[in-house]
Amino acid sequence: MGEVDPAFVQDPEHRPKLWVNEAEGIPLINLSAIKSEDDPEAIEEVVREIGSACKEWGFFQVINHGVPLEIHQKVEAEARKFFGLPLEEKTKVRRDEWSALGYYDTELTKNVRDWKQVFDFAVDVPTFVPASPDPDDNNLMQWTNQWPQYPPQFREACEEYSREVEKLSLKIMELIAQSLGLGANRFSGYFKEQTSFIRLNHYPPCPSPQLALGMGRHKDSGALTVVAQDDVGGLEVKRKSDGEWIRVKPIPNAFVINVGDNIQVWSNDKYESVEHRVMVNSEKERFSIPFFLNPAHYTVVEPLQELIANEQNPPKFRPYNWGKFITHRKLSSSKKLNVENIQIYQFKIHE
Ligand SMILES: O=C(O)CCC(=O)C(=O)O
Ligand SMILES: [Fe+2]
Repeated sequence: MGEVDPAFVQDPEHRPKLWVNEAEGIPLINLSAIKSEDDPEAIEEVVREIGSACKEWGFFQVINHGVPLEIHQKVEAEARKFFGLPLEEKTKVRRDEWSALGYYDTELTKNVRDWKQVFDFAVDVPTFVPASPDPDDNNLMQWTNQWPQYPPQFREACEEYSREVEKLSLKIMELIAQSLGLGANRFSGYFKEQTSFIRLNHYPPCPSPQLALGMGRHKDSGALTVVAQDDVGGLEVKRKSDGEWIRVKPIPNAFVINVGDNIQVWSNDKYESVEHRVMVNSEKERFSIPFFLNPAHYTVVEPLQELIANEQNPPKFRPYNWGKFITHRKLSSSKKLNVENIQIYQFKIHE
């Protein structure tokens, strides 16, 4: 067994088990009913399934989702080419102090380095975010995409994929709204000037998969995440019922969907954002592509009025500003901090 740099080594209680049961139970939802829109009963059934998946798991997979397979295959092929380039080529589009997006291979999750390389790009151009996490600083800055010259089709494949998955993610938000008893478009306004971004993840083979993780345990901080994973496997979810780490089985042409922190707050804890992590292995590289659906930077995230209107369900969170939250997070994923990074429980109202 090889060795890895101590920066990648997880504390013993967070190291993965190399042999785990593959999940039986993470719901698999067939979305074919939403295409035709002429069968209200079938749509209602999908809404019910999504509601119970969000409540019981915070995770589910979808098939017959309407994203053309070729578009997904093309972006994956371009990602493989990009990560296969020499480091000096990739670092031409490296994320740095001025640009939060691009290529990056030194990300930290909870202060431990992840065994991965990423390429991030914003879905909307321009995307505005606060210039700093300081609540008194009203300056904004723009996230700019840094496109590499090679491979030549990379940008086009990324942009095409982004448009398709954006549609799917907004559709799923509609179904989630309905599952909460709200109008389908209840959340739509938050995403008009979205801060959504897409990440291409490359997890190279790792000599010590029992010590390191491709990505350490975390919750996604935005609204919703739509992940395409290849057939290697490694994504693990902390099961709500017993806290066990459960593997998310790769299913061809399916997307893995998970609830982010924003939905947890909007739904006043009805749908929780669940911890997950990524295992690596010593033989195979793995690719995944999460789409992080995030609201506009000025969104004040708080429990929805309609859901807290009665005395049995008082608000469980204080309002917070999304843009400040995300700029705070971005800083902590590149620097080692002595304090824990920002989390939604810091806005929790204790009864
Ligand atoms: O690689 C994966 O399957 C998921 C990655 C992930 O959880 C993330 O990037 O937030
Ligand atoms: Fe994640």
